[in-house]
Amino acid sequence: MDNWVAQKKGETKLDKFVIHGGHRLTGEIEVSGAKNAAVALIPAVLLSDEPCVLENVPDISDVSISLQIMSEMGATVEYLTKTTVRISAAGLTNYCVPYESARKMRASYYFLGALLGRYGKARVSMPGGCPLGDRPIDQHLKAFAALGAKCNIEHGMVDLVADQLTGNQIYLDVVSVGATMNAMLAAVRAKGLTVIENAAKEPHIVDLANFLNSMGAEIMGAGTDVIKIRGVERLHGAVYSVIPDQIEAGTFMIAAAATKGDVLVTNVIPKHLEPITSKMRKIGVNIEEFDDSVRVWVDGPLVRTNVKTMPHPGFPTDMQPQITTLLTLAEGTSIITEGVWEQRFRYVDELRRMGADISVDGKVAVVEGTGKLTGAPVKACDLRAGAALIVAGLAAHGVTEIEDIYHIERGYANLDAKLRQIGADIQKVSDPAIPAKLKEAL
Ligand SMILES: CC(=O)N[C@H]1[C@@H](OP(=O)(O)OP(=O)(O)OC[C@H]2O[C@@H](n3ccc(=O)[nH]c3=O)[C@H](O)[C@@H]2O)O[C@H](CO)[C@@H](O)[C@@H]1O
Ligand SMILES: C=C(OP(=O)(O)O)C(=O)O
Repeated sequence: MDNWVAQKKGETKLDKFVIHGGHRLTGEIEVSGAKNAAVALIPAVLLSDEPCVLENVPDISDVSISLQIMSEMGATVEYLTKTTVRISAAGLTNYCVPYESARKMRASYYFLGALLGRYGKARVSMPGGCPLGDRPIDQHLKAFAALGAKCNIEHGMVDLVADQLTGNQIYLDVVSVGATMNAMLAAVRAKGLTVIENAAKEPHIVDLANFLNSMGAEIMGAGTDVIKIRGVERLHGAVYSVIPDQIEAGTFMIAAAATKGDVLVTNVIPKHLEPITSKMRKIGVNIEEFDDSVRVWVDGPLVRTNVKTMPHPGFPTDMQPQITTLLTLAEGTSIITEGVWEQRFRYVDELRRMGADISVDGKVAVVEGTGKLTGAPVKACDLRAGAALIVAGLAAHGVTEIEDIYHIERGYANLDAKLRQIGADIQKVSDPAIPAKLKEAL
């Protein structure tokens, strides 16, 4: 068995969530910092040899892995509070991220752009991440090549080298979050002007640009599809707070609606939630927006709607499994079209075990709302699949046991404790079927 799986088995893979469903969620729940921003901001610190302090950093395994990679490269990492971390990349000794680290998460690809920007070279293993179908990195490599880097992939390692990075026009053939952010990381210290066209517009793109600008970079247009970057010679340290997690917030909103509850979701940027909010309102969910919180409640029937996932500002693919789950509880037939990933309906088999009536044909799912789910033993096959099963378990009659929760812990901080605060009956338990000795051996 490979080390990573063994390590995860020792830590969490054998743990599961046990949910006694059917409790109406009420009260306040706080959202943590955004995974998809934090995992880019951490490698971005490499671009300066002065320390940076990141606040509102979520306590999730993707962040621990990113910080572990930073330490392995010679950076010093120190937690000042539970969510504030000081990172200094002054004493960097290494420009290589090996297979064992990179394969644990998708966002390890950001070390390519950051190391290339810092050293003019990088050696990083091909990334891991959620199994959602084909996940190529050709657009990342196209961007690095446009800036003057030579790229070679051998034995699963991506090698980049450039004598001098020089600004250039980069047209992305597909709208890619990762390629947009990687192009920004590599271009901030390149000579001259870089223009990224057909750029992604997600809130985490803007967050990375804001962080880099606070370090002295000159990035304009983040959040639109044309980003301009004027290269600077050096970046300095900064203190910066990660934006709230739009997907964690959306998951809590769906959980509130699925249990016909009344929940105030705090520490959010309501503007970032608009694609989710507007779809949920169509389903019959009441949502009131405040400056940095949203109240979500249901006082009538949930009704069918169609959903198509798209890059921002479209409906986010990372919310697709959760909203599909909500629609199993609504009246009528809904059609869900996945517009980003080839295979993001693998969780449907597990929902069917809970009584959902969903048929899938390629990238389209047809949901017949049955209005009811029943608890069952199920397995999380990826992060948001796991989130969907949590929502289903909270709404279902009876007991749901969710295995493989290490996927969920990649992206949700203290999920069980947070949900208990709003009345959920959810416990994280070690699987008693696995004797302790065997667990140690794994
Ligand atoms: C760590 C992180 O931020 N992960 C998010 C990021 O993933 P990630 O950055 O991997 O997703 P991308 O936006 O790059 O992918 C979007 C689409 O572009 C394609 N593509 C991408 C890159 C490339 O070089 N070539 C190519 O063809 C992909 O196969 C996919 O169909 O954005 C996704 C889309 O919002 C989210 O689901 C992930 O949660
Ligand atoms: C797909 C996701 O993550 P990653 O790209 O890190 O695998 C996600 O956050 O839903």
